[in-house]
Amino acid sequence: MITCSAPGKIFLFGEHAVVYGKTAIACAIDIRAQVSVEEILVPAVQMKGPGNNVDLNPRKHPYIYTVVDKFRKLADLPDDNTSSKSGKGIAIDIHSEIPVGSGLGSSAAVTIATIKALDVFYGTDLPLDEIARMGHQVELEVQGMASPTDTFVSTYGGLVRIPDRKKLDFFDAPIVVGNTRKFASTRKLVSNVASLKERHPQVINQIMDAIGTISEVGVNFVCVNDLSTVGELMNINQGLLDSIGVGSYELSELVYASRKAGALGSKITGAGGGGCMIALCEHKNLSRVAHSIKRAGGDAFICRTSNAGVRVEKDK
Ligand SMILES: Nc1ncnc2c1ncn2[C@@H]1O[C@H](COP(=O)(O)OP(=O)(O)OP(=O)(O)O)[C@@H](O)[C@H]1O
Ligand SMILES: C[C@@](O)(CCO)CC(=O)[O-]
Ligand SMILES: [Mg+2]
Repeated sequence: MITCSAPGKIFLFGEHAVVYGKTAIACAIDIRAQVSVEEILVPAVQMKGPGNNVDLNPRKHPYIYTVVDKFRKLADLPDDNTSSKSGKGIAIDIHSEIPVGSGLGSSAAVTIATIKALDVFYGTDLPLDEIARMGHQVELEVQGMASPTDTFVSTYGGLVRIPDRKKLDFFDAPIVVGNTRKFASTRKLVSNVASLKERHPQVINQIMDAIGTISEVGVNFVCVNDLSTVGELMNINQGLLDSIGVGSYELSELVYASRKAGALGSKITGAGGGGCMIALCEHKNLSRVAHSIKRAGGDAFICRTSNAGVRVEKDK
């Protein structure tokens, strides 16, 4: 069995605007998705999840099945359910610590971990930039629109700038994640923003430019670890995310509760509409901020930024 894992991510600045080529700064975090692949005798691709509930419905696993199709083509296999030339199949088992549909890059982490696991399984030996490129292609095909951010961060780990895909010096930041527990599909939110932009191009283009500028200015303060200025810019970014319709009542409650408890800055992370917000904190405030988020009705956990990208956990 081959097991690979890949990290989730947070956006310090720039989600949504990055879909239109503006600058964004994102960082991997220390929660991961783990994907195992093994050969089975039945000529099929089987999904197993927690509890080993075999779920064969491809529509429930669009990211995984798109990856499997790409490897079928790479390994020159027939276009049926077999996944090896000997006519055998594969079982894919996913265990993820990343809340789904929550802005923490669960889709990208599952996609990248699956690509790496199948890369080892088929012996294709893809370099990291090819894994990131394939992951981005998969998100594009499933979501319709997608920036390379989540898949790039999940592949390489650490702090990255998009669109130039530059890995920056590691940023060790104390972060509290607040989860509204409301699933929000990235595909749907990105498409809502696209419609808003079509209806009001002059207004929304300027907001996208302003978000990109926040990332460009913000990266200088990230690099010198000036957390209070980073927090201030995160708050401005949050206002602009609200203005493009990706906020929600619950997200705002968690954002304001965390600021009241002393967070240096707080904002939505990822697509918004539900899912998670992040609060940048001083170490001394971490548990106070986490408690305030819980009192405001959210789940809260303290996470660390992480420099670890995709990796093989087990290959035997
Ligand atoms: N553990 C998992 N098992 C199977 N599929 C998963 C898992 N985690 C995520 N996915 C897939 O990813 C989809 C959610 O991805 P989506 O892009 O909407 O949200 P996200 O990646 O959590 O947030 P964001 O893109 O804003 O960071 C799920 O509907 C499912 O298809
Ligand atoms: C909303 C978005 O900017 C971030 C999702 O994590 C979409 C993307 O970059 O593909
Ligand atoms: Mg996603």
